Amino acid sequence: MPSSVMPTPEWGGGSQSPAAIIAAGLRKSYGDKTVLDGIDLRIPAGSVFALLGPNGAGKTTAVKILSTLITADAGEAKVAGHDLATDPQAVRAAIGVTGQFSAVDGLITGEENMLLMADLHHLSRREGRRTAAELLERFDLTDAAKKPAATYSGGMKRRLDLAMTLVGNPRIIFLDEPTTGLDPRSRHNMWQIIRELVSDGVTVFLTTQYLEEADQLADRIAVLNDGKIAAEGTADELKRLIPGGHIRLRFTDPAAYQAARHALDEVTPDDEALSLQIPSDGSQRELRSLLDWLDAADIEADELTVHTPDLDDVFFALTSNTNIPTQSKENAR
Ligand SMILES: Nc1ncnc2c1ncn2[C@@H]1O[C@H](COP(=O)(O)OP(=O)(O)OP(=O)(O)O)[C@@H](O)[C@H]1O
Repeated sequence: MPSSVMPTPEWGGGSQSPAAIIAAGLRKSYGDKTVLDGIDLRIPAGSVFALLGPNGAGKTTAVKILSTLITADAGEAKVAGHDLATDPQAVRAAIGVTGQFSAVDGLITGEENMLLMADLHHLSRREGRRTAAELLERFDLTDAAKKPAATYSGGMKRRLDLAMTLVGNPRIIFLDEPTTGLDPRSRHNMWQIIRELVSDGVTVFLTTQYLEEADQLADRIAVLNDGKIAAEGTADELKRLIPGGHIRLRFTDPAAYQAARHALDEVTPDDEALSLQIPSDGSQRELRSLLDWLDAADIEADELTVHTPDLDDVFFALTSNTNIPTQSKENAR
């Protein structure tokens, strides 16, 4: 990998906070299918970064590259200050990975899985037992510790997987879709666990298909689409990227609907639902002027709702192939 591709902000350098993960121009293809088409990342230490994308967008591929499981075709990256290409061993020692390629062995108990992990990390027998017991307790698995992991629920398996990852005390953790398939309670439970890790100073690289998860957990979010990062920013920055705020008026009286439809500029009508969508920032001033106008025209809407863009709107705008507002580098970072 040519070193000239690397952007200037280095590990610990410059005025920015140190980067836990930094990548430039990562590419990966399988046959003639390009999965990653030039990915640049800079993830400050101690933050949560979410890579958001639909099925098959390349999220797992990105995690596998950054965690040294596979190599990129081009580009370069440093993880915990170590170069992926020249020092993968040091990268491996600094990170933990959990997710779709789980390390949990279903045939042995939760405790045995933990002890195996402790062995792999060369902990003494005593230290291994202590660490395993502590982590099992922390992840609410003490009662199930002596049962085969195959009997665990989805949420318990995810917790065991994460507990096993923490045996090595990694400072950077990759969580590949940590809550896919979990019920809402287990999902919230996992979010809490992730927040606790972050408060201990761990850097989290998360992939998810769930906008709410990214919104809840991540300091910064990148939306992956067609192998490229379509947008990157805080949840608020992403929401501001797309227009989408509107007021919706719904009528039951077709005559009132038609009157309003013809009198208002810039409306998107829905003749079947008898509703009108008017672009708006949702401010009090805009609402008041619309209501005044309706009163003056003697038109009564049966329902008025204000819609401000949420991450769903952003996701759909960026990952469908219509209406893609491409984000310039200047406002992206
Ligand atoms: N070993 C492989 N050989 C061939 N194609 C692959 C291989 N691994 C992944 N792909 C393809 O690369 C694309 C991206 O896969 P990846 O698993 O990274 O997506 P993802 O965003 O993690 O999706 P999901 O949410 O479904 O896990 C998919 O089209 C997948 O079929």
